[in-house]
Amino acid sequence: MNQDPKHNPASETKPVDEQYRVLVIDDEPSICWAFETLFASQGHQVVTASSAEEGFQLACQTPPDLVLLDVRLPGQSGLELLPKLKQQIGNCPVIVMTAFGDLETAVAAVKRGATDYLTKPFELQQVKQVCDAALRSSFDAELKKPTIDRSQRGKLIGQSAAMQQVFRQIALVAQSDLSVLITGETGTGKELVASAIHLHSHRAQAPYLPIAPVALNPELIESELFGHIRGAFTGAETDRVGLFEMAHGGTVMLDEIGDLPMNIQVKLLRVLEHGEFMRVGDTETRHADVRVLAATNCDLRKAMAEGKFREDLYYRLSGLQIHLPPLRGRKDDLNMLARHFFSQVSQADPQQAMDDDLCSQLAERNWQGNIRELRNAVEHAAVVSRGRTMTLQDFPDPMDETIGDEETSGTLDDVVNQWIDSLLADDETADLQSQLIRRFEPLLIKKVLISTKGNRAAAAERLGIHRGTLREKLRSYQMDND
Ligand SMILES: Nc1ncnc2c1ncn2[C@@H]1O[C@H](COP(=O)(O)OP(=O)(O)OP(=O)(O)O)[C@@H](O)[C@H]1O
Repeated sequence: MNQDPKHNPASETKPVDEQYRVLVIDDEPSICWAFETLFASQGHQVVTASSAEEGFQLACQTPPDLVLLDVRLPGQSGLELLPKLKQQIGNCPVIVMTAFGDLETAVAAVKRGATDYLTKPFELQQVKQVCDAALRSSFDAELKKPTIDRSQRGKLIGQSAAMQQVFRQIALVAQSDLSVLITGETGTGKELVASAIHLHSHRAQAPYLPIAPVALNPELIESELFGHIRGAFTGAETDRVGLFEMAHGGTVMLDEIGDLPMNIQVKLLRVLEHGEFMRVGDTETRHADVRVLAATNCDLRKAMAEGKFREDLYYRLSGLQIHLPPLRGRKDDLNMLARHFFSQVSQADPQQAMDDDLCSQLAERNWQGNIRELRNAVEHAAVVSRGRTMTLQDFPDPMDETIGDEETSGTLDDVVNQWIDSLLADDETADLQSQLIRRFEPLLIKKVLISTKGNRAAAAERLGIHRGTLREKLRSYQMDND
């Protein structure tokens, strides 16, 4: 069974001319009718929705091969829906329709993941061309990928006693509606465990929505989670459905639960205890049929002792706790994981490409960023080694060594110049700009955090970025191990 929630089987297995499932989200019946007629004449199946919310539900129930999404919809707009829809349906192309055709809407749509856009009114012939091109390119994109065993993507791997215990816990808890608290350092697989629980539960056909509240605008977290009604606050021009309503019948996974603001903790407790919530500004109590999974890499007991996390919420959430130990504590898994990640990006024999000596050398490393760091390192080495047996030199330096080793006597210009020269010496190196940022940004963040004695809010202020952005950066640089 594939455990990747973003996996879209429909777009991977169908030849271009076969029957497709097309989802049209538009509140104008005449537009829906026109699409139904057009696609039905080509033998495709069309489902229609008159609102963003209904469209999202349909997309979650059965993944479409193509979505046509109107920008102007009652309630949530098409542009608002787009990122969540893309998260749910992965590579499936989405064509956005707008009556205005202004550049800003088009740019916003493409930024949020639209494959193309159509300006109303449109010629059906033009629609056909755009849709055919979108379907063809998504199919071609799948074909161009190396032939790897994608059935293994998103699969939880592990043979250590600790992972066997995790598998047992997942199996035991999946069928119940119990809340699960998943703990472990960054990159240990908490999100993967949560999606495995959902996929093995009776909710598997309903939406699975992983949310990191810390990445949301703090002013809008409540509205994002629970929705709002028109006029609830400045800018709330229409009613809006929140994530808990969108996930109806399914599972919500709250990542970094330790960062949830106190006022939202109270509301979450009400959902967990009574299955009830209210949209912001509303007086009507709504019912939530949602299973809640939560993950954290911080010590919630400490947060409780400091008065930052509610005790009642902690006990309610941790109906069962699954702890994922750091990779350095389960080196039995390392060979298996490394070869697994290699086989995801290369057709070569993983056993040959990564011999036992190399695996033992890799096991000596600290793997501060855990399995995420290992995956990135193996993918990097697979590219650098270009098919030959890999050596330790093909691997990037360990994260714990690259951060903070810049004590140097040269001027900043000298150091940067040397580094750029080393990159330019390798004709194959691309993405120079992003490599530069990834090389130096962690140093800046580290120094700033030291200067603020670890206070992230103050560090974010000093850096001039939002605290959620800082958290994301720390995570992506695998510096988030407190
Ligand atoms: N046991 C495992 N088998 C295979 N892949 C794994 C395993 N554990 C983690 N991974 C992979 O490692 C990466 C990080 O995993 P994941 O995002 O689930 O970690 P996390 O603990 O949720 O991290 P964070 O706390 O930073 O959000 C992902 O690419 C995931 O697929």
